[in-house]
Amino acid sequence: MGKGMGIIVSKKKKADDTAAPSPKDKEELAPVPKAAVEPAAAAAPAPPVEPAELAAPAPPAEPAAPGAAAEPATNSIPEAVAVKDGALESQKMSFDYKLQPHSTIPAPEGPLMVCILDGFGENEFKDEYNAVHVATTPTIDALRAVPKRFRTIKAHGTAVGLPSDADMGNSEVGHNALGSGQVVDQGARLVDMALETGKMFEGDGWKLISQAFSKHTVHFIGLLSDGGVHSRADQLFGCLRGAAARGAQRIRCHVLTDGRDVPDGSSVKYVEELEAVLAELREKGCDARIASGGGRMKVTMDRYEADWSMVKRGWDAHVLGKAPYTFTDAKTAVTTLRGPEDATVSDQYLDAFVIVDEAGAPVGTIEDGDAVVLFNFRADRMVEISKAFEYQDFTTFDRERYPVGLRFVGMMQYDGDLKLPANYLVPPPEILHVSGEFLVKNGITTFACSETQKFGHVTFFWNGNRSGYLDAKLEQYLEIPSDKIEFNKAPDMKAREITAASKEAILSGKYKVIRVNFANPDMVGHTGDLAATIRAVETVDACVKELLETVDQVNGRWIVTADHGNADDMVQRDKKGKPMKAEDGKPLPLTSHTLAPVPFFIGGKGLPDGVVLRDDVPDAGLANVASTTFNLLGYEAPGIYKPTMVQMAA
Ligand SMILES: O=C(O)[C@H](O)COP(=O)(O)O
Ligand SMILES: [Mn+2]
Ligand SMILES: [Mn+2]
Repeated sequence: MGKGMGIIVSKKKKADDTAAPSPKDKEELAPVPKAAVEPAAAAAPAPPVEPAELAAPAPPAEPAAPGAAAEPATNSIPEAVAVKDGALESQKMSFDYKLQPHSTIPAPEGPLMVCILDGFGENEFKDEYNAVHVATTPTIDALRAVPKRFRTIKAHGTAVGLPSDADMGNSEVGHNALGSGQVVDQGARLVDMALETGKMFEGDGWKLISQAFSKHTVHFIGLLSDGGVHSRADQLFGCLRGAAARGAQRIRCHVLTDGRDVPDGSSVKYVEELEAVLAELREKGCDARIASGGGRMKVTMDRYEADWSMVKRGWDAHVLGKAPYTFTDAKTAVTTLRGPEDATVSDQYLDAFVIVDEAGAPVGTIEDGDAVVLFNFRADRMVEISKAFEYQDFTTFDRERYPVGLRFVGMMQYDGDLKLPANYLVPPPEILHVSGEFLVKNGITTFACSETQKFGHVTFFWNGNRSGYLDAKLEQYLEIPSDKIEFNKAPDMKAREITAASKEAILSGKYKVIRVNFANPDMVGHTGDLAATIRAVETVDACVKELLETVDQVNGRWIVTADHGNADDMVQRDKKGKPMKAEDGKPLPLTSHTLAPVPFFIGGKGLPDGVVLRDDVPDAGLANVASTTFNLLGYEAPGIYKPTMVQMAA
């Protein structure tokens, strides 16, 4: 399989402000006139690092090829990857994974396909801005018309472990719920609780960074918005205030502008809010400033190794103080880089910038002995930059300078298997007994496929944030390399290649479960380009048709669903739902996910007529999918999972 098709098996590899007063013994810092702090801070050189500190534990070496698989010449099943977490392992060992045959639903002759249409919601607004509604989708339309085999399910808010029902869903929490059958408190909520209870400031991660408070700089790097998908500005502010109140003398923020989980153009507002908090800290005697930044899709926040050059640009700006643009303040940086109104660069794609003093020197490079906090809680877009900070022998790009004795922490541990990073502020959610574990422990084979941008979604997130195979003898994960462009320019993305590879897997007879994610409605939806998103939805509809026909050829069954909304609303709306327009009369694009529920379809030639959706689980959400999956495979669902949505009609 795969030869000549351009597909690969993934080989995921694995200045001291001496002039500033320092009331160290006080919980609250004494107010200091702003003017007294700033000039001194800007001119201050980095403090020398004590030899004793430099002898602090060396960062670990980069492990050899962690993650999924070694790359063989053909797509043969790669070597297993050990899961090393002892605590987790012992819980699993004592857990009974044996699946029991379903009392009324027989096992299928062919495979079960679970197809995720990423970012494809069923939105109440069915107008010209709903790309799902406007697109010509004969396949999905036909599925919607089948009685008792179509419904919608919840994909946002508390149904997927987010703090409130005002939180839109996202791929991480969505795939976690789909793959684990359970709802767990997710990162956003765990960080909220750690701040509310003060536990944030008592943990080992905080203790580590606090070593830098009196003589070094504490750097905060992350996504500056209140999107709640990767980070939240209020959580950053809580950490900043917490650090200053506990004696941090010098703080630098390195901000990645959003415009993807929040409206484009909002970066200016978030920079202003952050500047207000930093001014408040300066009033209290802490030398606090923004030091560098750039757009999230251009700087630092790459994922799944799609484009390491993004991470290199981030390293250069945050650590070395090198970027194509320099400014003396962040608001000017963001407004200037966005450009004129008629040719605006999106917040997502702003070039890297560095803030400099009057003499042109960067105000906040990362130096020996400093502390660095990645303040995003979500993992996928923090793993690569974490490796650059954590691994002493990192070679993926030339770091030029690697600060010695760094105190480096993540808001969370982003990869529990790699223990990356080793130090973190808040323990991540523990997602145990995921559906993949039941499958492999019962000898059931799986093929999982997507393109790079969503590859970790159908593997890492699906498996409860675990990298690599659960059992490489029984699983095959296939990654189709994504294009490295803005996806509205190629809205078909790699859907056809994913389809071709999945069809081959379905027909091969080697796999009982086929798991596929189509990235298009989400990735193109994030560009805010309505026409391209309509095209993306139509492409996916055509691909789904091919896959369903292929499953039918082998008497299989299928589930088609989604992880959250996105393409289903492409315009910002007022409180009444009315589309909002810019001054020039053009609609204001919506680049983010939506709160919409998602469709859930079952079917297939191999599905007995009597198997229908229940009508007594009206509140079902993504976490109810896993039980349903087991039933469609002919097994009773694990008791710890949310209830199934199917039954055999009497
Ligand atoms: O990281 C992203 O691309 C967005 O913030 C969220 O999109 P996803 O949750 O669909 O990946
Ligand atoms: Mn998604
Ligand atoms: Mn998305």
